[in-house]
Amino acid sequence: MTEEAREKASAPSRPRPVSPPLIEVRNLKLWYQLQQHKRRSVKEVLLSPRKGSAQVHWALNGVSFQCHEGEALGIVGHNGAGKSTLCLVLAGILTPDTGTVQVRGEVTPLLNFGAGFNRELTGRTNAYLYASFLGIPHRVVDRRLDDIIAFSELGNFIDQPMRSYSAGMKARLGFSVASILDPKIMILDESLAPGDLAFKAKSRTRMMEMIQHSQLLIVVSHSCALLRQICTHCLWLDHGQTRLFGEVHQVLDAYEEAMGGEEILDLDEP
Ligand SMILES: Nc1ncnc2c1ncn2[C@@H]1O[C@H](COP(=O)(O)OP(=O)(O)OP(=O)(O)O)[C@@H](O)[C@H]1O
Repeated sequence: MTEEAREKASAPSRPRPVSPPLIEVRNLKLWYQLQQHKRRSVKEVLLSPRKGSAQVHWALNGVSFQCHEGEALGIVGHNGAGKSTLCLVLAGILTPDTGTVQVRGEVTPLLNFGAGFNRELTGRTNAYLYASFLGIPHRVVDRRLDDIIAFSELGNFIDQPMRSYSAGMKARLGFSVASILDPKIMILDESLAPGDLAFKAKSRTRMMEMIQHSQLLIVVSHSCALLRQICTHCLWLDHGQTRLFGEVHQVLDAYEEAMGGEEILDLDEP
């Protein structure tokens, strides 16, 4: 995404583009089933012999928004507001219970670097495995493997089984594989710039390059400063519902005011 495109997309007075949105979400709802572990009385067991009753928790409860090419959408909200769940729906990993989600283009979710690594295999073999999980063809990894290894700074560890890796080393390999992607619609969690301070800075720079080249970025973050820097629009989720959606500065001004200028944790989760 070019600077010009971002400026164009964020100009509040301009009408939004007439081309169909790349992402269109209408009245999205999704619930999880929670197990109740409440001790039941003999009478309750006799009246209802099922082992445990399930309680429904609406993680998303009526979310609607649209994103067009050239935009970057930030998603904010308290812990448990539904941000990750929404990303999983947009990535096609979770299916909504009601509502519609239309995505025009391939989505690359960078949500959990290195998910699915096999501890017994070497870093090199895991690089291929993780690449195939991200949809990167084997031949592309063949061509870029030296870059991946160099970026990861793993050196000779690349041929050691992953059980000998620290969490930071695993995350570095995961990010290095993902960094060769050239995604059209990219969903990422900014907290996933992994590793020590030096590697974090390097991966943050690489993420910025990927953002520049993508057509649409969706980013979940607790950092309003970062979102103001890279996003054109923002969606504020509150207990699974859209609290506010619109131009990034308008939404974040309201969000920060409501938070009293601080990020909060919602300790009232089920
Ligand atoms: N697998 C699950 N089973 C049951 N409830 C879940 C499950 N995953 C998430 N939830 C619940 O759904 C709600 C939304 O969770 P989600 O992870 O999407 O929130 P979030 O905004 O991403 O939070 P955070 O900022 O802490 O990452 C929370 O109340 C959470 O407890």
